[in-house]
Amino acid sequence: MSDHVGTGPAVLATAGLTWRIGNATIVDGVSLDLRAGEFLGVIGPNGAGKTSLFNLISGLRAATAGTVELLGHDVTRLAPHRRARRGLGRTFQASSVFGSLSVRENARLAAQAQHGGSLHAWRSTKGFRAVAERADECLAAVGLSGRGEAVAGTLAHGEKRKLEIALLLAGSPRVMLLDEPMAGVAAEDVPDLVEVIRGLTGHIGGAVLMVEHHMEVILGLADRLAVMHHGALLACDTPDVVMANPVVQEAYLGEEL
Ligand SMILES: Nc1ncnc2c1ncn2[C@@H]1O[C@H](COP(=O)(O)OP(=O)(O)OP(=O)(O)O)[C@@H](O)[C@H]1O
Repeated sequence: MSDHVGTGPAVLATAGLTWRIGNATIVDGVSLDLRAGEFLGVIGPNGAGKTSLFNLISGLRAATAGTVELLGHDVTRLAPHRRARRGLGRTFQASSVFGSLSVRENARLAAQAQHGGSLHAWRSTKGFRAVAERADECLAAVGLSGRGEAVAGTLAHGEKRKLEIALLLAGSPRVMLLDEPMAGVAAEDVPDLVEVIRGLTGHIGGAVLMVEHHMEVILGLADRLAVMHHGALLACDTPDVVMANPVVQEAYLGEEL
């Protein structure tokens, strides 16, 4: 865990977060607390409730019980777009990139959306320049500065993921939720993407939560690991402590670990 982690107020806190459908409890009383600079890996077997937890945090699903606090404000009843405006950024497994537009055009649209979402920003030279600069900054943050002219639909998975992250950065999030960013990415492109993701907590001055099945990747990135099992939080601690926990091993990690 890096030195600055664990100090300051929570940027994201969930308390007793629960989602029930009929008789099934999909997310079961999850309480988490994240500070600026912290990277939380969320792991657990298929169907453990990881994506559902992200849905509750981002507001895509309404919690049956419990609360979500973002930067000290209770956002439990807010719609997803209002949480986004308050600093929550989330990538989806389905890409949000416009495939027929260039990388730079995609970034400019995302930056423009932060200027009220209309074409207003483009009408003044100053507004246009601010949008263009913001777009370039976001592309630089993910190492895509040299790829601005590329048609987004032609990017390899690894670059597409970087672009998705750049588009999120345009919204100046303080908390980012990444759902399986390595899915579909070619093995040789994984290290590069990992380095981009590693830089995110510092870049946003906030916290990153990442669901990932690729254990080597998550162990290399996470300050803490949250292990979900049957919707509940089985453990949440440093990777070393979690990996040594016999309850976790029995429930999820298997004997080979
Ligand atoms: N809308 C829904 N209605 C009913 N059951 C649902 C719904 N959404 C998810 N579930 C169930 O909730 C459980 C948790 O699903 P979720 O997708 O959150 O798990 P996960 O840990 O993200 O799994 P994976 O690793 O496979 O992505 C699963 O059993 C799933 O079938």
